[in-house]
Amino acid sequence: MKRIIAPSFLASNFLQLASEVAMVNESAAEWLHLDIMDGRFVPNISFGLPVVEHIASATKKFCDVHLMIVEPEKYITDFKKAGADQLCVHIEACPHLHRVLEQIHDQDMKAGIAVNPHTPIDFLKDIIQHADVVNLMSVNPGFGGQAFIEHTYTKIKELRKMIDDKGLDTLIQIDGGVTQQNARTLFDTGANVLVAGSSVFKAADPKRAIADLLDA
Ligand SMILES: O=C(CO)[C@H](O)[C@H](O)COP(=O)(O)O
Repeated sequence: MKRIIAPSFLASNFLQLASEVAMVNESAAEWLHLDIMDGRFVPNISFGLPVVEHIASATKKFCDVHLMIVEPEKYITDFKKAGADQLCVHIEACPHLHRVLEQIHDQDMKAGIAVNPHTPIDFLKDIIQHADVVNLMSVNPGFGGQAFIEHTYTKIKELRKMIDDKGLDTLIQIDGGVTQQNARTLFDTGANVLVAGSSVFKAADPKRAIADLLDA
């Protein structure tokens, strides 16, 4: 099964973005994870389009953009222009989710659905076939450095069963509180993509930290 590490730049040193991107470029990570927060969908504001554009221009790796914003459909073409390869939108933020996923695909990007910790996996059953990835939030979105919510393991099992029963190849992404201690169990439970902020960028040797997550 596919295994990918996606370092989350929310935990990076914004004064040293060029060297942080260079570190990820030289690492075993396949994806870069960029968290966009609007102070409305989540109680925090992170960074926006110009920062995504600069990061994307400094890497050949896959730019995975997680939109923790209301009305994400308004910004799809802007993020495409900024260099995003994938946009993940929240099921809780999209009353017309099917349409939004289509709009993302129409812009030649991969489309993902992000799911808050309290949202049941069952809510995905009539839409999952339109998503390339499901981002299971394992913390309440808005802040890095939070503790992993253990109930996520149950949700991974339910989602893995749904994907396998339907014969899909949708990736399962886990976002929040991922560490070198829980990475192996997450992969073994059925996850494909681990988003890791603090456990990479706050590590003494971030490249080693990425390799350790991948080989957990
Ligand atoms: O989406 C996020 C927060 O909303 C971050 O990507 C996530 O929290 C990763 O950070 P950490 O690994 O430090 O928990």
